[in-house]
Amino acid sequence: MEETGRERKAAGPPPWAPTKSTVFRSYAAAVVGDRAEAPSARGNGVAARSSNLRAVRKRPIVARLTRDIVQTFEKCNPEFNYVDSLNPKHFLTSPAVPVHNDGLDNANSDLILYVNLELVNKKSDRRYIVEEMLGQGTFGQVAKCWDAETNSYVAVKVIKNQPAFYQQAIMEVSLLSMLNDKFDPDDQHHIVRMLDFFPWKNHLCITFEMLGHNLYELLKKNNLRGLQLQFVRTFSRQILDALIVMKGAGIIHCDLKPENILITPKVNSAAGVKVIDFGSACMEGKTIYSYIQSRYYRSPEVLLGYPYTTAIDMWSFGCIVAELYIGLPLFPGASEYDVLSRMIEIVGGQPPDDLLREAKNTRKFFKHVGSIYPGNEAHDGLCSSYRVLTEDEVEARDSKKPKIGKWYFPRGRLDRLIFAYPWKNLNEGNLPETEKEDCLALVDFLRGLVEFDPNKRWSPLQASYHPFITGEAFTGPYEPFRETPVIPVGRAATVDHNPGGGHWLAAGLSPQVVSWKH
Ligand SMILES: Nc1ncnc2c1ncn2[C@@H]1O[C@H](COP(=O)(O)OP(=O)(O)OP(=O)(O)O)[C@@H](O)[C@H]1O
Repeated sequence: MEETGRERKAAGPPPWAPTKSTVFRSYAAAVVGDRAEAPSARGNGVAARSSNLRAVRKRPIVARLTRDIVQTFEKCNPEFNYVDSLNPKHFLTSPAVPVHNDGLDNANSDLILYVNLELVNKKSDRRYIVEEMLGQGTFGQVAKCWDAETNSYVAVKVIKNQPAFYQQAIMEVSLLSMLNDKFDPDDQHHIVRMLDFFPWKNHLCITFEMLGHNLYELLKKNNLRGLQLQFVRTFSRQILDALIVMKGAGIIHCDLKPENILITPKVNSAAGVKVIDFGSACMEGKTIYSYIQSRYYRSPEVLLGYPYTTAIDMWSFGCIVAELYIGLPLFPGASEYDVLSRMIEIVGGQPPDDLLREAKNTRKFFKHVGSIYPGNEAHDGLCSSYRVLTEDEVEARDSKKPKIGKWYFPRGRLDRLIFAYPWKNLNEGNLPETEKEDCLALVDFLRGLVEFDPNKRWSPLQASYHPFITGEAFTGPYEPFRETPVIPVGRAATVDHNPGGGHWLAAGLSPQVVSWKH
């Protein structure tokens, strides 16, 4: 399947498959920041009366000068008649042209958000006052809101007003409440906390704790030059912790990427991250969609159309760790063919023959060349019956050239890439001993993550004992312990019958109800 270009965006089943608004530009543009990033609009200072409290807290002078201003105007001019709804609105949603839902939604079925709009959980009467846009994504919009009850900021995800998005968001609510409540009740495992969810004007709203920048934004701030190894290690350790819990719960995230890992506010000046966006997640063994994961972070088995497990998140995790270190995506392919070709060139080898024999899309990328193909050193150095198609062969078959992106770092294998970083010291002889050991450990760590064979790819628990993570001296290639398969504890409560332990039923939502009438 040739894509229209959702490089860094999760693939998803219709109807959240690529749309015009999510069509991406070239990777070069992506690298310099021209990605489908949500506009970050700030409030324009038009303080409605309902937000006086916040104004006093944040802008004391403005608040004092405008205090009782309506009454003052009324005294000056008896004809003056203040009407709240006539206030100029500072729109955050783009486009802000009313089309659907009695003029509340735009043409994309997004609720038109503006500064000081109130989102209300009618059951609890809890109010969230919209302040600025944090992100506009496939499923809807995420706004920074003021929670008047707790006097704190929260992030509210306002899901698009369409049945399929609603259904998938219900899954996000269900899986995340299961993770939060059953698997991480004390908030120790680097998974975002969901605080509330409720219907508002035919939109499902999900409230999360307010977090900071995402890791892609952090890399951009650092001019895409990568992070210091100590941060790569700390963040990797924390993401692994989240992945261990997710695997224990039998949950596949399906869209792990730097944009979905957010920095937490500093506790005791320690850097921390949390995994967000369970909007594409599913239960292991209950996978429905084949078009998942963002292209740069898409695992070989998903590309090839092979049954997938939590191991796909470990592939994405490997891509993220490498990107944190080198500052650039490891496999920034302009098409699926390009991604696979880069995998083969950078990792070395190719997916094992038994996977290729059974995968649905093998013929899109490989040619069957018989039982022995001399010189085709494939997986584990064995000869393969499959050879990857050349660009010319793909062009001859599809009558168009496959899209091939630019290389932003020297071509070569993973070890060369890591050792050559920042591509000045072109051999490991130039590196000081300690750095050399760190790099060796990192390369060995990545080797177990970007492993073509999902059965051999390390599990999060296995990876968590690697010296790169533990900080122990690296003495040679890591051999993970044999992991005995465990039946995830959370499996008993299947998503079909009672996802999330019935939380949403309490909130008046159900998987069958796809819209609300107020
Ligand atoms: N808890 C949060 N705190 C701060 N910012 C957040 C939070 N949750 C989400 N965001 C911001 O909103 C963006 C979109 O959020 P999210 O990924 O959950 O939505 P989405 O519709 O699934 O997006 P996408 O289509 O990109 O996957 C994030 O990249 C992040 O910048």
